Amino acid sequence: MTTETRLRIAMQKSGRLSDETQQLLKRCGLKLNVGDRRLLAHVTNMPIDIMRVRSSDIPGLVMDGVCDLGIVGDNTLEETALERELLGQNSAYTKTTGLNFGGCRLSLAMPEEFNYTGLASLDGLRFATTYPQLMKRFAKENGINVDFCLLKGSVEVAPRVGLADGICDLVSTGATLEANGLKEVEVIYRSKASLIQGVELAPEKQAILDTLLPRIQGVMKAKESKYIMLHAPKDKLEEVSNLMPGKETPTVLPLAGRDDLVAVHVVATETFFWETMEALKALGCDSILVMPIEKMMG
Ligand SMILES: Nc1ncnc2c1ncn2[C@@H]1O[C@H](COP(=O)(O)OP(=O)(O)OP(=O)(O)O)[C@@H](O)[C@H]1O
Ligand SMILES: O=P(O)(O)OC[C@H]1O[C@H](OP(=O)(O)OP(=O)(O)O)[C@H](O)[C@@H]1O
Ligand SMILES: [Mg+2]
Repeated sequence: MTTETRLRIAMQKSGRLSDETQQLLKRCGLKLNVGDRRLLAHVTNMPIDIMRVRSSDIPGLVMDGVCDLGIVGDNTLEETALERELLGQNSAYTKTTGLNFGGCRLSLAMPEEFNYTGLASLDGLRFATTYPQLMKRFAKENGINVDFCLLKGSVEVAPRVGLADGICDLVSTGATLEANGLKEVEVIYRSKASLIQGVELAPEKQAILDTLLPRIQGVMKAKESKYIMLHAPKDKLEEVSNLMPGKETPTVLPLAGRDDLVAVHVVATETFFWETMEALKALGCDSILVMPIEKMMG
């Protein structure tokens, strides 16, 4: 009996990355049911299994070859790689592709009343963090001496209870810092989610990835693009084209029964602002539609 080769992908079970990861896989055409307590979900229409774990376990599972691929934040990835290097464990991986979600930054933050005059004013202080390796690397590169204490969550509470002078934690909107009387003083690392793999995949597994990767890239491209349709005065076509975001050439189509108007269609790869729509309207354009794109290839 031959056993089928299946690609095993690790994703976060629940948290900041799980919804978008699940959506991405779904949009790539993977049929899976992860809405239950099943931690190893079978994809029914492709030779892929999804392993649902804590995000902090994902880099290690990929580096140890337990999973072939993983979707994880760059912050967790680099922190784990540095830690494993220090412990003499295998820390090799390849970043297959960056993904367009999970954007956040790792920052140093101090109580609002702290007199911050530059990095030197942090010398000798103690920071609470979930990311000691990234923090140590930053301190070393910038010639400051800092101490740290490890907290896996609720890091922002540390200064108020006397556990640390400041914190080094993830920030996106800044609301958590503000709610806890802290101010961001230095960004030390910018992060996004990434798809990672062990250094080399067996040829059968590489073949499955070769099908999956263009789909992932297609989903990302579609998410960032919009399909724009409008009616434009024929004599304003050049000005209208110049206002269109992105580098695609517009498709110009005749409109039944109208000699003065044409339909213009374009895929916009940049944000289409209200201001652009207003400028198009001012040129005499009408019926301006901006629509999401579900899939893209080529
Ligand atoms: N506020 C945020 N905004 C955007 N992305 C974030 C934010 N906080 C975390 N992230 C990203 O999402 C990842 C997962 O964060 P989340 O808080 O869900 O899990 P965790 O508690 O760090 O880890 P685990 O899954 O191991 O319990 C982080 O590593 C980071 O890349
Ligand atoms: O800048 P903001 O938008 O306020 O986001 C920042 C917060 O988000 C993350 O925590 P999370 O809410 O994921 O809680 P956790 O500690 O349980 O992971 C991070 O550790 C910050 O506390
Ligand atoms: Mg978190």
